[in-house]
Amino acid sequence: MDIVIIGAGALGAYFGSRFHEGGANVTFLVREGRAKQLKTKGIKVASPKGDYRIDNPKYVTDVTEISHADLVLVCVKGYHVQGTINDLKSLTENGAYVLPILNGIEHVSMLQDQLGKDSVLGGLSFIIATLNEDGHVIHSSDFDNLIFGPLEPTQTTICKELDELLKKTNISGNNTDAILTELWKKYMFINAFSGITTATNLSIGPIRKEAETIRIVDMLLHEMQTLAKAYKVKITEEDVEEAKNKLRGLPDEATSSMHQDLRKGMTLEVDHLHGGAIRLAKAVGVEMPYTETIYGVIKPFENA
Ligand SMILES: NC(=O)C1=CN([C@@H]2O[C@H](COP(=O)(O)OP(=O)(O)OC[C@H]3O[C@@H](n4cnc5c(N)ncnc54)[C@H](OP(=O)(O)O)[C@@H]3O)[C@@H](O)[C@H]2O)C=CC1
Ligand SMILES: CC(C)(CO)C(=O)C(=O)O
Repeated sequence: MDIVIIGAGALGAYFGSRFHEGGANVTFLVREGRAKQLKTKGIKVASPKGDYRIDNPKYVTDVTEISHADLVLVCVKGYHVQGTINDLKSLTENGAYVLPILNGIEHVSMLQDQLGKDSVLGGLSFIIATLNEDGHVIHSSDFDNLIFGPLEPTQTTICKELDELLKKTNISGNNTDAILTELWKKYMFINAFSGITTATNLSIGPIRKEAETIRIVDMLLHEMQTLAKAYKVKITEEDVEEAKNKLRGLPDEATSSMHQDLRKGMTLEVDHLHGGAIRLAKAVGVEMPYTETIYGVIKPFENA
C-alpha cells in the first residue's frame, strides 16, 4: 500500500515508521524545517514495542512529487488541519483516501465538507509519544492502538485492506464499523485527561490522589457523554467507567500530549478540543460548565 503521512511529528513519525517496518511504501509529506531534520537525522523510534530506524526516510515538501497514494494519514495538530487542505485535495483528486488520526471531532466534518464525504475515513489513536530534540520518536506507553473504520459504505474495501496491512505491522488496532462512537469515546476521554492534566500542570498520579480533582474529571466525562447524545451518538455509563478505568490504569507519570506541549512551551490544542466541544454544545443548547471552566483556565497558556 502507498501511504502518505502528513505531519511527521510524534504520531506521524511513529505510525509511518511502523507501516514502513510492515512493508508499506511510506512517504512523509512535511514542511521545510522537518525536511532538514529528516535529511540529517533520519527517523528513530525508541519504543517498548521494539526500536526501529529509517536512515533515509522518503519525504517530500511538495505534494506534486507524490505520484500515487492509496491512503493519507493526517497526523497534524487540530490547529494545522486547515493548512493541509490543498495537499489533501491534490491527493484525494488522484484517488487517495484520507485517514485523520488526530484528537477531536470538528476536523472530521471540516475535512468531509472540503474533500467530499467519500474520501474521509474515521480514525483515532491511543499512544503516548513525543519527539526529542533530534526529531526522534520517544514512545513511552506500552500501547499504540490505531482504530479506524468507514464513515461511508463506499469505504469498506480500503478499511479491510488497511486492516490486512495492520496485521503485518507491529501496530495494535483494528477496523470497526462503529468508528463514530469510538471517535466520540476518545473525544470524551481526551477532553477530560488533557483538560485536567494541563489545567493542573500535573501528571495523572497526583491528580488521582485528590477526590475533589477526580470529581472534576468525572464531570468532564459526563458533559462529553451528554454532548455526544445530543449528536445522536450513544456513550453508555459502561463507556464512561471504561474511560475512568483507563485513567486508573495509567502509570503515575503518564500525561496527555497537550500537557506535554504545555511543558515544552508549544501551542496548545485547547481550542480544537475543549473549544470545539463548547461550540458544538452551543449549537444544540447543551450546558458544559466544567468544560468551559477548564477551557478558561487553559486558554491563557494556548500560545505561551
Ligand atoms: N503525541 C501523542 O502521544 C498523541 C497525539 N495525539 C494527537 O495527534 C495529533 C498530532 O500530535 P503530535 O504528533 O503529538 O504532534 P506533533 O506536534 O509532534 O506533530 C505534528 C506535526 O505536524 C506537522 N505539520 C503541521 N502542519 C503541517 C503541514 N501543513 N504539512 C506537513 N506537516 C505539517 C508539524 O510540522 P512542523 O515540524 O513543520 O511544525 C509537526 O511535525 C494531535 O491532535 C494530538 O492530540 C493523539 C494521541 C497521542
Ligand atoms: C491520552 C492519549 C495519550 C492517548 O493516546 C492522547 O491521545 C493524548 O494525550 O493526546
